[in-house]
Amino acid sequence: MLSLEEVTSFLDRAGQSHVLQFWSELSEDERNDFLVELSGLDLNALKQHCEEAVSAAASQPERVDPDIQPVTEEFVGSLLKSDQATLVQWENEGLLQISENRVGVLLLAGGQGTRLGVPYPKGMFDVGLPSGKTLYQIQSERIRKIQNLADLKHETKCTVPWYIMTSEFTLSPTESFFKENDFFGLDPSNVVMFEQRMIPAVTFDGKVLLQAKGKIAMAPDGNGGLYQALVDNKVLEDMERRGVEYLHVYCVDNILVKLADPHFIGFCVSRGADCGAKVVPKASPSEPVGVVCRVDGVVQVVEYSEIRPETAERRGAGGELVFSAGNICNHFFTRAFLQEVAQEHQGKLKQHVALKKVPFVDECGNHVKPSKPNGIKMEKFVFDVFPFARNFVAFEVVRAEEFSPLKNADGASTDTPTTARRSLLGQHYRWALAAGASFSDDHGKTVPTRVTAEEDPPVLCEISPLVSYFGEGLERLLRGSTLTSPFILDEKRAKDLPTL
Ligand SMILES: CC(=O)N[C@H]1[C@@H](OP(=O)(O)O)O[C@H](CO)[C@@H](O)[C@@H]1O
Repeated sequence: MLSLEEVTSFLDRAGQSHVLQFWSELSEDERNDFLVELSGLDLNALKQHCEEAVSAAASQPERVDPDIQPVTEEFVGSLLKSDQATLVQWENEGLLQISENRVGVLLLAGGQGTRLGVPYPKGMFDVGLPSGKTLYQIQSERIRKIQNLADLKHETKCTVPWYIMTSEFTLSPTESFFKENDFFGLDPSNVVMFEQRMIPAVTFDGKVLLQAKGKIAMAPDGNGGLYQALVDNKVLEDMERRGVEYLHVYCVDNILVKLADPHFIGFCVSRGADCGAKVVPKASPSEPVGVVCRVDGVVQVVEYSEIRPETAERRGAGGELVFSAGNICNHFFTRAFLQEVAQEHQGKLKQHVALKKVPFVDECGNHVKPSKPNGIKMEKFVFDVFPFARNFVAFEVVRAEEFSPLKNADGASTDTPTTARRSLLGQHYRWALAAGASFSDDHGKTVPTRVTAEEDPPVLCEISPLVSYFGEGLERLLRGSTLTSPFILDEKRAKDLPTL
């Protein structure tokens, strides 16, 4: 830990001496905590960080899209447009790689969930399913099931290690939650949690904001902080030790995420890709998703906050959106590619600017909750490594099956707990129907089938991921059966059902 004198001198040189302005008012403990926090900062880089934040924010308003083009067909594989034989081939390839312990999953879970408005990590959110499962539990069970499917096919006992990137905000609640829940049946040694870095929020005139008299306002360095965090925490070494060659990276909020999806892995591996991204056709020009496109000939994602509305609204001859390849934050990377990024490109990642309302302590010591943005937060984006790929591929998937993110609190029009719950239960209802089941009401009358994305399904049907990963294996359990709502198919119930 640095001494007060050392910190004072660094801060002076960085033009940030106000940081210690309330020092005399702090208790012994607060002083100690503050010195620990300040010693953990890269004080040499602080000046540069503050200056860069100011100049990046100043050049913000002028949004000029450079030469931006849609991705061309040769980069894209599609679940919908491919024939059955190809799908089976990809699935087999994916399951083979999983069975040989060559596949890991990595969760981006460092965010604060500000839009959702909960004070705990998003993964701990319960969207109100009949089972009460949280996002973390659903994801854990999908990992267990995909291991199991690969094992059954190849007579193995494989492991899909789960790397979870957290931040100062989410690490300890996430750790406790997993411990309290016995890691949802996973082996704790295969769940590797690590922390991304935090960086200070800065005012428009380049001063570090204080969150309290003895605490700097810090924010995670964006999901692109992943690459620094992989280095800091020796995650690539862990992957190497386990023989993991392929990584499926995803963000925490998508209730339909298919972890270690064998189709996606199989597609990327058979195309010899080093980097890949799942996409869905954008629902509307203003949908808050990034678009996979080419800028100056190079594949990358342009984020929704950075694309010009006129560009987002451009349509082709048939009325279709020109920039329609919506990024669902499901990425594929080879370990070799990540190694290269970590060694050669990591420091070059672009810094994106977000202007945020950051609660702070003003120079008179008052706590202020600003009503308009007062702070600059700098973030890196996980997809900004795509331009470094030698062989990038996009993989188009079906929205209703794979993308329903939880971003906002109920009351908003999209991406809420209600829409997430509806998407999952709608999917399970469709799976039950496709397996040959029907539903009757309390009077024995058949409930008419109704499948729409806009409304709740007419019955409650929830299928545990431990019973089915993507609808497989249900026919022998449900064909010809008449079910009543709520129908909750967990492992125990599946065992008790007569198989056909
Ligand atoms: C930096 C980053 O990864 N942004 C992603 C991510 O957005 P957030 O709004 O940051 O959650 O998830 C979106 C999909 O839910 C995706 O479209 C977007 O590009």
